[in-house]
Amino acid sequence: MFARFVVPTRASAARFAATQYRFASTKSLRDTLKDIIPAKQEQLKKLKTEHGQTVVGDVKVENIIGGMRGLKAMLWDASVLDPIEGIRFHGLSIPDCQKVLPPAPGGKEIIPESMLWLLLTGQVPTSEQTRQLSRELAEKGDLPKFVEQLVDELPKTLHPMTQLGIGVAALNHDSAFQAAYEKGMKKTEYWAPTLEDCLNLIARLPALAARIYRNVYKPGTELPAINKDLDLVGNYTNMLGYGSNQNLTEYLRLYIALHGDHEGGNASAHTAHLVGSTLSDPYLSYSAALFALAGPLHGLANQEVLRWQLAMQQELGDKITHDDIRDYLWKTLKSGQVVPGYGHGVLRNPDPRFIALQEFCQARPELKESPIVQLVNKTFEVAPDVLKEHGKTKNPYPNVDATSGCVLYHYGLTEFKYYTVIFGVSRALGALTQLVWARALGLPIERPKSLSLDALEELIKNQKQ
Ligand SMILES: CC(=O)SCCNC(=O)CCNC(=O)[C@H](O)C(C)(C)COP(=O)(O)OP(=O)(O)OC[C@H]1O[C@@H](n2cnc3c(N)ncnc32)[C@H](O)[C@@H]1OP(=O)(O)O
Ligand SMILES: O=C([O-])CC(=O)C(=O)O
Repeated sequence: MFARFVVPTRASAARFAATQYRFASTKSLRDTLKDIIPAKQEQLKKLKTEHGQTVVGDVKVENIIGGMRGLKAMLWDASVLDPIEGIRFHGLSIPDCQKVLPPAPGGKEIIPESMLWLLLTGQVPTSEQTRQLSRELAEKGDLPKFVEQLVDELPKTLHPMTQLGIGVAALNHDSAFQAAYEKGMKKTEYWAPTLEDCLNLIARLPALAARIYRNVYKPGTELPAINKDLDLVGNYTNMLGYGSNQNLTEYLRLYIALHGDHEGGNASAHTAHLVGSTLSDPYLSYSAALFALAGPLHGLANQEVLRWQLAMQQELGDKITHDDIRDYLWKTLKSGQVVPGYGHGVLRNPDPRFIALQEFCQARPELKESPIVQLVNKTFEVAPDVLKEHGKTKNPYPNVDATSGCVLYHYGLTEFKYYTVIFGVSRALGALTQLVWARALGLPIERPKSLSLDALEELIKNQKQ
């Protein structure tokens, strides 16, 4: 029902044809990376020497004062966002990934491990390689005692995202990168300890995130131990206390895989990249990224969507009509607030992640009938026209945050202030992948030039002369 919005082009089909056979060998993740890094280094060197002076765009005043929107100014290898088609991970669209990336044993959905392998290497892993990665992450997943104690001491009233950022920063106590740097490691060696830190962090995020959930919302309940035979999300859902719900587990696998990367310019990924470019270690870099994700115009919007939809439900009752929703949307807009879950800095079509998560709902009778899922859907049927009439937003369509929370809510995970933490478990996949590659490629410290208002006026005056 949503397919009409996605316009696959001939170029994109060709890209898939070219990439779909790039399956991984039987090598380990580290050996695969060792094999492919020299070719990428060569590609970068060639670009720098042969095309260093090639112009690929203009910088307009509107870019400088408009949040750098549209400016091509960052290298990010794992994914590229097309305004109409949405995200592609190394050339693979979401439906492509759903076809080729291995699921968990007994499951059907993409899992973060297979997405992580794809993001890091550009190759589709085998089931065996995915299992090995799951096992490695499970073996590394326990938190150091002092981090458990630190998180347990935080006030329960502190927002879960603040707690997550604090916990992730504290994990840098054991940073392999930092330790090797202090010993005088060479620049060419940076990527290897960065990778170890990134894998350790991804492994530990579920235990940290679940501990925060238990402390804040289920105090006094016991966290189960990590099961070495389970995948990352299987363990995460267990630790959250929802392990018996296979539908929720499958949903979280898909959710966390799909939210993993959204090219480099989004606020959280960009923050990790910026902080990492100073050679701050992956824990500190990702902690900073989480605080960008915690803003209501970015990741926190998924919390805001639930708050907004529930307030709508409370005000309008159970039998909400399209007209009721239309009026409620206008009320929100006229009061000067944004409609959470709608609009985007790049996308100009419904977000294919929104479509994939909605399709998950439409394929399951209990979700299809769920009042909150139906309300999200009904809002989608009305909101684009209202936003078009309102005339401000460049993209009147839903982004992923418009729908990601309603399934959690339906399955009983109703504490929506926690929802961005789940996003935070996910975004590590892409942000940390790029940190590994930034170090492998020897990318420099990020330092764009800024201008004062007066300097900008001066520049414009000089251009006109
Ligand atoms: C995972 C993610 O991060 S996806 C994004 C999640 N965020 C949200 O859903 C929050 C609601 N959406 C928004 O605030 C915006 O659409 C953003 C932040 C996502 C993108 O911002 P921009 O690229 O600046 O959007 P755009 O260029 O369309 O903005 C133009 C105007 O439309 C407004 N606008 C954009 N989206 C909306 C919206 N959903 N509701 C009302 N007004 C909106 C902007 O506030 C801006 O108004 P202004 O001229 O008074 O400043
Ligand atoms: O791309 C963006 O700016 C925001 C977004 O959807 C994401 O980070 O997932």
